[in-house]
Amino acid sequence: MDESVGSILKSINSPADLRQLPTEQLTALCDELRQFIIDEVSSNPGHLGASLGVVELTVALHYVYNTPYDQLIWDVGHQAYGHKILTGRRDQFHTNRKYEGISGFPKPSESEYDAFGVGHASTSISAALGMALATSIKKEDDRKVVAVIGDGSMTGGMAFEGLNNAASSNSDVLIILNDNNMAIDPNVGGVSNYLLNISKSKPYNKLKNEVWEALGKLNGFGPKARRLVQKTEGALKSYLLKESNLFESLGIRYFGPIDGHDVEYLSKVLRDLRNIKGPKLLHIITKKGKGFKVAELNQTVYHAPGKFDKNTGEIIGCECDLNKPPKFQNVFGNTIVELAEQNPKIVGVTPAMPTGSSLNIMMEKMPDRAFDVGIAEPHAVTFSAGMAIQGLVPYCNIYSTFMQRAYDQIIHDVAIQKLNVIFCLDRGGLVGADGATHHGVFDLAYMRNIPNMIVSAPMDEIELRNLMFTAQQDNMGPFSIRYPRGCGCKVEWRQPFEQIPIGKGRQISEGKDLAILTIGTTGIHATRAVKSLANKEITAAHYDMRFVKPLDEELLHEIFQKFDRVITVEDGVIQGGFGSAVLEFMATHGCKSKLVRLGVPDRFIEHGTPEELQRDCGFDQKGIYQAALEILQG
Ligand SMILES: Cc1ncc(C[n+]2csc(CCOP(=O)(O)OP(=O)(O)O)c2C)c(N)n1
Ligand SMILES: CC(=O)[C@@H](O)[C@H](O)COP(=O)(O)O
Ligand SMILES: [Mg+2]
Repeated sequence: MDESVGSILKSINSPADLRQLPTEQLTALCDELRQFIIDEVSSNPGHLGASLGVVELTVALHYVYNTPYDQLIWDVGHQAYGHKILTGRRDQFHTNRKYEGISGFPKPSESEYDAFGVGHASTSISAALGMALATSIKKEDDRKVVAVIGDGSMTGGMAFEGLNNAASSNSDVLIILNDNNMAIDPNVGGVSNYLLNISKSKPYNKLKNEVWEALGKLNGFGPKARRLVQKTEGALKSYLLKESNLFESLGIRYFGPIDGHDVEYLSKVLRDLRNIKGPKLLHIITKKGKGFKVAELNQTVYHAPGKFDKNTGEIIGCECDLNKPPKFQNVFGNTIVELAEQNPKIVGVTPAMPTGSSLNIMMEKMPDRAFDVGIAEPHAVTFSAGMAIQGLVPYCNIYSTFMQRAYDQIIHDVAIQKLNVIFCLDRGGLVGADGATHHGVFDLAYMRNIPNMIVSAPMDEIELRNLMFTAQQDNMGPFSIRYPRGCGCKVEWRQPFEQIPIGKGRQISEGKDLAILTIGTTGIHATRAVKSLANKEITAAHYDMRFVKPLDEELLHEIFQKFDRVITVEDGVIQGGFGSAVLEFMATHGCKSKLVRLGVPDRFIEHGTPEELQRDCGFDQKGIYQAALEILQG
């Protein structure tokens, strides 16, 4: 542990230690915790801004609530670094997101303080409600459940499903809305504007504190006084807010907004709220990146800045080197603009990932044709379907893992109607440090079994551009193009577009001993493995199949007539994926060759670098080489 760790923080090995502190020391602890997070994340990349924004909230929650008996659920969980550091993981925090280190998100298997596994947004209210009702069924006296959800995550439909149910329950769940007016990019939509209105509403805020103080004192009296408090409060809020409070109207008691960086006041309010019955929401106002100037000034970049100078904040190692292959996302972002300039029917859609997907390039150049719909993947798909049925050509860009949330919409709203929606699944495959909740390893399997769906994966940046170009044709129906996080291999990627024949693969290299069939960027590993095999006088034919659906059956017939040993490779689950599709082909056509399928095995893959994880799964260059040697011996 870095010797520069503050003396108070050094004394805290669990929240029980924290709860021994006098209230006057809480601010100093927050300063030490904030500096520790900055120091650690500066050299071990992770999510910075969100964690800095909830330092005071984290300290206050563990100070007031009897954790781990009382349970905290952190929505998304990218803001939980302070939580992890205060709950006994300070000395392991340098392993955060590293191979076999602690996870970057709360994980029950990692700590009893991590009450619920998270990573995808908008789940915390539903989980907290379930847990709160379970405690009352189990008659666990005085056990409290708290959900912390950001304003961005509150734009997710699932959050409203949870609110709706919580409002009609008599559970004591506390929902803390951490409002910093940011998602990764600035937050969008009516919810965001509504929250801004509350936090800026002068009349409401002017009177609120005094009235609350007065009414709060009544709270200590019997149920009649409590009802009076609730009625008066609700009426006051509705009148002063000139519109009914969204949460109060649902039946959830609303408190706030209050300053989310005043740790002593927060602790007082949390202590008051802890004993108020029924579902309630505390609205706090925070700043993403709080306490680190550069992070406050550029909140999107410092959401996850990579390595940076802990003193100046300067980011270390700019990736925009023109002599290096580009990020796939930037190939997408630039290519959709090129295509949209030629085809006025093209529009772009992202659920709250403009920067992560690079759709922000189109949003800047064509603001009326590119849409950030908030953290709302199901809506993003059906919104795209609505535009497609009117004759537009939407490129709906959703990370593979987040697309899982919209599976029914893909089937029900797009595929059945055979609409021209082009699904650009970024982060396809093992993503690395974000781990099991974020690996995009299921999309080849989950897209392949949908009728009318074309399922493709480019081997490199040029192929990505050509698939995007090909997909826009009229009457194409739903088209899925998946590509990985990070960079490809082609520095010279801006080539003229070429139409790709649907369902056609291509031969990359000749060979006679065995055939290696790849999909997507595993083709790059195979190319290198073929070269290593050649050093052993083994010649492997390599085919880039390009499409999982429709499969290139003509090419497969040729391959299975020519080779009695075949390997398939995919950066995705083996069960139901590309290799399974080839196996089905073999069964249907009575192919007798020996087939080995390389890919992600039937278990969740933890965090690490993509290289470490691909190695563990056995489909990196070495894994392919090894499998080839083994299949030839068999
Ligand atoms: C379903 C889903 N979609 C997208 C994301 C990517 N994502 C991670 S954090 C984030 C923004 C969250 O905003 P907010 O809840 O306000 O938290 P803040 O970062 O502001 O603290 C997004 C979009 C995700 N984790 N889950
Ligand atoms: C926490 C979260 O879900 C996002 O911040 C995600 O980690 C972004 O992933 P990329 O870094 O691949 O854009
Ligand atoms: Mg936010």
